[in-house]
Amino acid sequence: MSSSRLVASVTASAKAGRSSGIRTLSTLAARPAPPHRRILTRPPPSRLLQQRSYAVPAMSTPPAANAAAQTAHNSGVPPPIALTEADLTRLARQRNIGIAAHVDSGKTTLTERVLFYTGRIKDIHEVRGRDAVGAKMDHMELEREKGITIQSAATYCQWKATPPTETRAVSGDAAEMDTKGAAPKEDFHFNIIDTPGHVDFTIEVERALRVLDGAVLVLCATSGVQSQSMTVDRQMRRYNVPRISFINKMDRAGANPWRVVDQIRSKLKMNAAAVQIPIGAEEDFKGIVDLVRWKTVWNEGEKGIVIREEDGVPDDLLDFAKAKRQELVEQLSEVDETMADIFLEEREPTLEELATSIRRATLTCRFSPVYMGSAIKNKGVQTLLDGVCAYLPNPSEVPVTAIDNSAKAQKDKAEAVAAAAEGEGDVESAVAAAKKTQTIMPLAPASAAPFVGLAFKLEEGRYGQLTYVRVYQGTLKKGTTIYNARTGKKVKVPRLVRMHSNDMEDVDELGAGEICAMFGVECSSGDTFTDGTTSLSMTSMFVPEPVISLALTPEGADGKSGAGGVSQNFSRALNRFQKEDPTFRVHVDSESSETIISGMGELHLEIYVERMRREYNVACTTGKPRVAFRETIGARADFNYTHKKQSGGAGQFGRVMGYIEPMDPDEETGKDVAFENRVMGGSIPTGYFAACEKGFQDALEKGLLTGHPVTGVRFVLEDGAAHSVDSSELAFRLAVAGAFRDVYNKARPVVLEPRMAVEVISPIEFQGAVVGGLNQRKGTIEDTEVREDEFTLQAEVSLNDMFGYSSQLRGMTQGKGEFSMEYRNHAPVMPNVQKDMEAEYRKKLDKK
Ligand SMILES: Nc1nc2c(ncn2[C@@H]2O[C@H](COP(=O)(O)OP(=O)(O)OP(=O)(O)O)[C@@H](O)[C@H]2O)c(=O)[nH]1
Repeated sequence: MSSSRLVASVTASAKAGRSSGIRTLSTLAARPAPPHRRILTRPPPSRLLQQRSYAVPAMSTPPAANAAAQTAHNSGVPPPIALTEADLTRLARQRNIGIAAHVDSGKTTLTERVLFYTGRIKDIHEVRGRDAVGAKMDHMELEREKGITIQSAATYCQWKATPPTETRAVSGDAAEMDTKGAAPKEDFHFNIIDTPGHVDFTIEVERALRVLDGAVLVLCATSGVQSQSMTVDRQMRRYNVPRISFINKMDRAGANPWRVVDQIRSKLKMNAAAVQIPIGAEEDFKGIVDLVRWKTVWNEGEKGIVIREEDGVPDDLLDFAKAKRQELVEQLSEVDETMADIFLEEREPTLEELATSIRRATLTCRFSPVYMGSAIKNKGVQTLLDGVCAYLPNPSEVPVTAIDNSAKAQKDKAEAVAAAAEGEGDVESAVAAAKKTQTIMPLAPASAAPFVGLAFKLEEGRYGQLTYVRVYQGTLKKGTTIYNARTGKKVKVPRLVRMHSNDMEDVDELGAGEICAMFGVECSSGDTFTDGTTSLSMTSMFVPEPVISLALTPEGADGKSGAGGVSQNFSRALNRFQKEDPTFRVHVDSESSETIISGMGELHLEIYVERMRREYNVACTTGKPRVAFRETIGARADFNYTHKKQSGGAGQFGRVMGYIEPMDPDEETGKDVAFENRVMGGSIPTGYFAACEKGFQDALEKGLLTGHPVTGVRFVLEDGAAHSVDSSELAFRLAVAGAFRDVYNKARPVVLEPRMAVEVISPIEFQGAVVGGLNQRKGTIEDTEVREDEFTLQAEVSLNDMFGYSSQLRGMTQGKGEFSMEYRNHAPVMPNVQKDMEAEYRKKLDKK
């Protein structure tokens, strides 16, 4: 059905007030709607909103309303998109979730169990296991060798969940019981992305969370909330992703889930409470008590495949379970008004009320239900999956919007800018108005709506480029033509697959809310695809700036590029890696002509150098890793600069006026340089604007203080002058670059260096040595937490002072200490360091 016909049919049925199976969004909007993500950015939801109730359990009924309806309702503009009953039923049973956490928390081990219990794999293989097979989701040779996840991997599986309000019906003897319980109505469908924990591969987490609807935050029962757990928490908040917390490694000595729950509250500032308590701990960890359903649950049989469940709570745990259930109610009443009312009435919530409240509070990202288990001992995984179904959102509960680039939207925007300029009389407010008037359209996961999908990840596969796509609206079909919203190019979808780690299953079509991959479609990461009937594009993801660089020289490169030649493979590899990973950058240093690669850490770059050798047969020698210093400005400075050259023949003339000013990174994209053109009245012909922007980009390449790239600058071009004969694109490009250099020193330039959040965990007897070591490196110790026999220390240290730390730590802790570090920000270097760097740079320039 075409979209116009769809609208017509929807409107007709709405007018007739009949239930035709298709509902208009305005009809849906009138129904109770769940509090949704957008509300987070607004003042606290009103009492009214809080009191809207779900039909519980939401996991077993279609959602009360869809998010687009809510958005439309809020804006008062009902968009022409409708969800059918079939859509609603399908989406209610769909979960797109990410597994994210600090390094080595057990994400891949947990995902392996999920795949096993859902029947996706026949047997369990461990990360670094003795059978040397390796976990399914770590499919790269390097991942299996190193025992770490480098790339995120997607999979698809099905699960028969037991809703919180139902009893897992177990019949017959244990042999008859299967992993899937016995009370399923329909299967839930999961798209799962297992992400890496090392911060060097943070972009993999970023893009997964950009497209996922919910997440499981895995935490270690002994180490608790660690530095990367906090990074992942920030990433989840950036995309408003509701999360369940899973405290893994309950079998470890020193496991203490209650300390971890406290840390979720104190370090992540998230209301959280356990929905389970453990039976036994450490080696004696046996099972859990479900505080919501008030049942005791054990994993039995080979590989924990059998779930045995009993009503009630063991006598010795009864008081503790009651106290923890009360704590759950109290935590919920802080963020959920319905539960607050029950709490004030001093009444016990019913099972339904409790489950509904957990779901409502989780969906608004104000609360995280905490599960616990041991992935390696096959305990607590199935109940976690039930939790995912019960408390994480389905795709129709997640508001998604796109920017409308249609001619009408552009015209509206231009009119708003003109009106603002007229009303306020200044260009700045007009530009601000333009930004605000970007036409945002809500998308709805209706299968019959016009297709909109986001290409969030690329991989070079055996059969060409593999493009991972999240379908946000409409249906993606094999063999159809889709349009790239950025380039305007149309492409045919030759092959469509569902990913199962590195295996693929061909499919003919996939509906809205799904995650899949296309083959043979050229595009960049972050591109939006449509069916061509709309002009919608989606915002891309946040891309952090690289912090470390090194020079790379292919061994045996003779500069010739014969077939299969080293140079050719070298460039092919670099091109591919850059395309796949936006945090991996390559440039050729104009002074030394060296190829410089930059990335998020030493491990990040090391992996690419190794992949170059294995996958492209190019061995490389690398220079010493160097910190990615930058320069920025601290104040606004105005320029009025003329580039003029008269040497016989045609001259060069370009005059530019405006100012440069400091710029903070964009919250959504992280971009912190911008060229703004505010020239009016044709003082600079429009044909030269692109050249002006290029001139700005040229000037950013090397700051005048130390030759490092300049960031954090907005260049505002306000006016200028051109000459009818002597002006050219080149003249304006040089004029802008010249203006920037001319005014740079007046804008209080400074040199910036990456500052790292460092976390060290070590046995207590080495605490003095560890603190001393970090002091030596001019680190600032921010926090120390001492447990029975180990401690965790958090510090901020300049990356430049961290080289060689892993061997120093190994030496001073007899190999028992571990550390991780992650980029925090770029901050000004000490004035004496800046002076030395400037002097060194001047010396280098003088030598030339
Ligand atoms: N004791 C114990 N060890 C576990 C548990 N789960 C995982 N591990 C071990 O912890 C180590 C890391 O497990 P992974 O599953 O690779 O952890 P990860 O979080 O996926 O690791 P990265 O993605 O590389 O950050 C492995 O040696 C696992 O065997 C658990 O429940 N208990």
